[in-house]
Amino acid sequence: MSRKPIIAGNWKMNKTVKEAHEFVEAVKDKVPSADLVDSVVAAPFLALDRLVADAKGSDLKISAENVHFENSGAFTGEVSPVMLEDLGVQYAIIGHSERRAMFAETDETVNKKVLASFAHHLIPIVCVGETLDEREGGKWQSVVKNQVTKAFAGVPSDQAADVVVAYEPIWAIGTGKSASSDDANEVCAYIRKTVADLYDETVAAKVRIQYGGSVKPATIGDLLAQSDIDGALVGGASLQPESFLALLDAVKG
Ligand SMILES: O=C(CO)COP(=O)(O)O
Repeated sequence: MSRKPIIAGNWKMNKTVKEAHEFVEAVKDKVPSADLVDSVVAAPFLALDRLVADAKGSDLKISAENVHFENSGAFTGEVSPVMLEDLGVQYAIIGHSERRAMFAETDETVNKKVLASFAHHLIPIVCVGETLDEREGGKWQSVVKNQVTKAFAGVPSDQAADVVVAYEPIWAIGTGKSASSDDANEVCAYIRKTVADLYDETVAAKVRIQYGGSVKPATIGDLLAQSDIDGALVGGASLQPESFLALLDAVKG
């Protein structure tokens, strides 16, 4: 089964609304056809309204970098899935390792956010990945399996097939130290097997799995050539229009 690649830029806490707008204006008519690849930028909440309007009619899709699991209420500083759906946002990154490490995100809140996203027509991009200690201690399988299993809890199989999983080994994020294509593929294949065990081979064959961690235009080709890597979640190299477009060019081959 062939899966459509998905390349997503994760801008993290970068760009003013003006800078974000200028980026989208610069790339929106240059991204490849959405028949070929899903091209996504995940931007800070403040820019989302503007970017959805900017990208309208183009093949570029807009993602949030986080979402709360409740629809409304006394959650100071949070943004709900209802609000994102209302803007026309299409994706939400959930459980990024920076949120797990710095903002008390847990496997339980990740799961709630996945369920809440589907309830509001947002496609979740669920981040998983091990620390350097866990990798060196030979624990990556159990860590990743646990994160995936908990993230998918209660997700029906038709929705499970639409989940995007991003494998981001924590030691490779922003460090310039990318996992080798073979190592990344081994983990992505293991994630797919975990999904097959939770559901079945059909769902597992549909789930798209990205690699993230120091992906650059020069390295993305080797990653995408692997059997179980269906795209990339990219931080630093997604911040400049030329570099973002060069990442997408790799899909065209
Ligand atoms: O965390 C990442 C994407 O979500 C990866 O960031 P870098 O590409 O900057 O290593």
